[in-house]
Amino acid sequence: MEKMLSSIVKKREEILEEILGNKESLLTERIKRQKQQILSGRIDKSLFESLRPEIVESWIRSHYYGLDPFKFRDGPVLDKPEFEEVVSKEGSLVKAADPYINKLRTALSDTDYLILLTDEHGVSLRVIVGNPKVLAHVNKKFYLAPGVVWAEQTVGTCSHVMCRLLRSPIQLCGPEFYSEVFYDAACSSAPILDVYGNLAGSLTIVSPFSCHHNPHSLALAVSSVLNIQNEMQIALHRQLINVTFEAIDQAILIVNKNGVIARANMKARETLDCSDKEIVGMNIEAVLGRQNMITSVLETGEPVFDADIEILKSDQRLQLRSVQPIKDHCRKTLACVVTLDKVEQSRKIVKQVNGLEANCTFDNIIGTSAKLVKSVDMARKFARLDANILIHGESGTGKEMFAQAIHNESRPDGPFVAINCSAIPKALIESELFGYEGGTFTGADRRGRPGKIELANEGTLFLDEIGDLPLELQPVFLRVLEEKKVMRIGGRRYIPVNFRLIAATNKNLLELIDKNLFRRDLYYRLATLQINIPPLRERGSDIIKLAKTFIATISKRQRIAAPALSNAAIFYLLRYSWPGNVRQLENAMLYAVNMSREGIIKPEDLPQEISGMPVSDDEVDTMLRFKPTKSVQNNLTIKEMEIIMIVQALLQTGNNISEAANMLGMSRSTLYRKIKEYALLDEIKTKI
Ligand SMILES: Nc1ncnc2c1ncn2[C@@H]1O[C@H](COP(=O)(O)OP(=O)(O)OP(=O)(O)O)[C@@H](O)[C@H]1O
Repeated sequence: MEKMLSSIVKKREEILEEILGNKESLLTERIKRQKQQILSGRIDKSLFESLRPEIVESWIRSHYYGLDPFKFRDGPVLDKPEFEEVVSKEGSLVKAADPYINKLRTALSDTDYLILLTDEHGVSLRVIVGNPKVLAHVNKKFYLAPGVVWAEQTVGTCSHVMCRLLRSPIQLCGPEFYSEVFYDAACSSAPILDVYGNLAGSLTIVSPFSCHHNPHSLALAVSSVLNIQNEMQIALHRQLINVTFEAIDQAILIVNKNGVIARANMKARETLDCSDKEIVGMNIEAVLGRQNMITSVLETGEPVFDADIEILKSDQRLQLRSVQPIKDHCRKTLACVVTLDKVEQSRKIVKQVNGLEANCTFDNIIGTSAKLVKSVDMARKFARLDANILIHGESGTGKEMFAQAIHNESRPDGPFVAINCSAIPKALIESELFGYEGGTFTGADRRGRPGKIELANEGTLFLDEIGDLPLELQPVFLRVLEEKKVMRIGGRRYIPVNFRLIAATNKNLLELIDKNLFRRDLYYRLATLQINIPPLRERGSDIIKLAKTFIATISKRQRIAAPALSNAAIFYLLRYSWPGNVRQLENAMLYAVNMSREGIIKPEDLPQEISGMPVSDDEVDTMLRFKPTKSVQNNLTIKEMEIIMIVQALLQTGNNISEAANMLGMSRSTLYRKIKEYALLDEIKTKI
């Protein structure tokens, strides 16, 4: 606006110099005459030299509106209710403008100025004079009062109309107005724009043309408008802050430096179950008890985030999450902003922030082999009990999957926090598990951090490879399990915790106990309920089911059609011993999907360790015998699968019926029956 103003002022200065120079009256007369000529249609471009084209255009429009420059007709006037409605609609403009108009009134009280505030449609909202005689003088010629509507259509060219049309400040003098009644006036107007750049109204300073024609009144109008606009912006921001403060889904208290609650948002009132009147003005200690953290932030001005302090209030548990200082421009702390959560809500946030969510349920565990089904049934039963669970299983057998499924069955709303004792350097396990207070370690987060045990509150702590828990930490951890409370490293108070522990191991803990590498007392605490997850090689046909599921998911992820498993590839998958279990099978299928051609996974598409194992003559016979039927080209029928698996189990166990039946998850008599039914006796050259 200042930029615009400088060019306008410059232009005005040139014109005014000419108008008010020696030939002032001559020029005034000339402009009047030119206006007459323009309006009567005798337009000669050369006459325009001292006229601004936008003014000439407005004269012409005024003329077309049927207005007579010599017969002024008062603008329409709103009745009282209409006017009151406009004033209330323009509340923010009037509220922002009033203090500045009043300042102007005082500053200009000894002069003959008139100040006019209009809305965006030209409705006069305020008509202010320093000297009452001015208004009396004005009203002899035309009616000007709050509620009068002045637009180009009703009063013709005048400055506040022009500034609204041009959306820029403008000054008009004497004959530049359309109507003759204004010839003895000079008006400076500036448009008022809202925060979004919309026209909100205008401010005009009217002065007698003869004595106050200088450009300063335009500068005054512009600077007042800038102040009004700032005021409107501040009011809007204040409103935005208020609305956001109230709408925010976290309890917020503003506490002044004396510890008195200055504000509480809706969520805080709801959480603390009190009205605004009941809480505002209270001392924070009376509401939350003594909270050193709040006192210290008010004293030091140092913010505290992720405070995680639990407060027992009536019968509910609150969590003090952060305390942040509000400082003045000299960095003096004036107040602080306290954020609180109810404990379940903070748990939700913990889950979101740390990604502590368990996605697996029992439905995601694939497999129907007897051994796996037994483990799943047991896990389902244990999920209903609240005791610790110990899961045994080789690497990659699905121990974490089981833990997640148990969690989702028993504590679905709580966090699932997993920590692998063998994956974290020994020196860090303690702080990972127990957390630490601010200032404990140099270089660490100076605000302190909660440990995994704390984060698992109301949920499940999954401690994988528990056999690798450092011996010196085992008694501390045992105490946490017994007393259900934890103290952070460097801390001085216990934090109550309520979590279910699921520990997992692929080691034989009893052997570790014998070697003094694991504490017996901890073992008995952990091993209340135990689940064994069978290795993949003992799950028979589950291998193929899992392989097919992985092929489907991998292909979907890669947006390709899922290739089928050839019978020969199935044979190789079944005869492999899978030391890496399900995880290894998953990786093998990723490899195979990418190696396969023409939609079929052949043995050569499998990783070398699987397809490269030598095949005995017996096995070759078996493979050849079970050529697929046309209809099931690359997919085995259940019967064919079963035959392969029986042959496979018998080969693997050296034709030991009991072991093979066990491996297949069927009774000896069923296996005998099936061997007969499928006429397998010759094929496997059995000695039974
Ligand atoms: N029965 C199953 N059905 C479907 N997917 C499974 C099954 N068992 C394991 N998986 C998958 O195999 C992979 C390994 O499982 P998981 O991480 O649970 O095993 P783990 O025994 O905890 O491994 P580790 O001993 O290395 O910690 C995961 O991708 C998991 O989804």
